[in-house]
Amino acid sequence: MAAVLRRGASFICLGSSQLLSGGCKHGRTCILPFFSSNNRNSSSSSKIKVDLDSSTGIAVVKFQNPPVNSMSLDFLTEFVISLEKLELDKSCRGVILTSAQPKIFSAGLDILEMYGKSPEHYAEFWKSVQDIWLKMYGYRKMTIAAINGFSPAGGCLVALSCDYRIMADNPRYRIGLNETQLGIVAPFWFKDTMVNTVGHRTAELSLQFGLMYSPSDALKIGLVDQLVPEENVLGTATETMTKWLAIPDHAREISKSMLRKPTVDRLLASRDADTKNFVNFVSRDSIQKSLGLYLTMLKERKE
Ligand SMILES: CCCCC/C=C/C(=O)SCCNC(=O)CCNC(=O)[C@H](O)C(C)(C)COP(=O)(O)OP(=O)(O)OC[C@H]1O[C@@H](n2cnc3c(N)ncnc32)[C@H](O)[C@@H]1OP(=O)(O)O
Repeated sequence: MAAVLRRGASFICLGSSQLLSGGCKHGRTCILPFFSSNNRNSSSSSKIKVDLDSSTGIAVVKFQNPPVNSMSLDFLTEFVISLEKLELDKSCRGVILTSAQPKIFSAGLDILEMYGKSPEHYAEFWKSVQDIWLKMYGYRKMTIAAINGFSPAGGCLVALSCDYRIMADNPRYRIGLNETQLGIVAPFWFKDTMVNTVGHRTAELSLQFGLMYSPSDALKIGLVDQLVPEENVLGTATETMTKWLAIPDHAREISKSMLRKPTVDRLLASRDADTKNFVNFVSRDSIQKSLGLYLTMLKERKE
């Protein structure tokens, strides 16, 4: 898997497992054109839109994978490349993640990537899920999730991996790690991220029941930090980011690393075993059956 990024006349070619080493494999490609005007740089791949204002140092990364921003392999690849590029860009100091889709931040991992595919495919997909979490949880720059809609499972994980979470105060929305409701199990690093945010006891209840919280309940347990009217989510995220950016970058970055590195290191020490575990688990007939039933339920709900 590879992606080609274009900035002005220069091209960068990245493979998902080689994002940090800068190596290049050939295969599937996606092009991220860069447009510049005044202090703004915009780039858009098919599923991720990036808008960087170099006068403020704030980048807005928008998910645009209709209908529900499910995190497919292609989505995750484009997402991690966009974050990698912003992390290397000295004019960027903070990143806001939000959705271009109305009412949905992200429906989580694309279930179709875990259903009816080969073990090799499951392994490739899972490595890309690990890649995005490792990139986000250990991200050097400040990150804010501007949660403007539903955010189950993988969508919740992405929000949890940010430094601060602002959610639209719409009582219809839900956020949480609902994996058990699909008959699957959130891996230890999803669990660690949740425990680090809401504490052990709340995580016990939350993960076992696969609880999905309303915005007000999510605020009560500390799953999100702030609720604002829907139309103010991005504006408040930008104002909040500006306040955080008053802190010297190196001091904030070292403090973040001190708190998060042990959690990141746990996955780094067992990536291959974690991948094997996922492939074995998801390949089981009983798990495939659960996922198949869940997909059918999603479809039938509409009828
Ligand atoms: C084994 C190790 C575990 C790994 C950890 C797993 C993490 C995960 O993230 S698993 C995914 C969990 N996600 C969910 O449970 C969300 C399921 N989706 C929904 O609840 C809803 O779709 C919604 C609330 C996000 C949006 O509702 P609505 O606006 O009514 O849209 P629809 O339900 O009609 O969905 C439209 C379309 O999209 C398909 N779809 C929805 N979610 C997913 C998904 N996560 N993956 C793949 N496809 C998804 C849905 O089936 C519809 O498809 P069509 O019928 O073909 O239009």
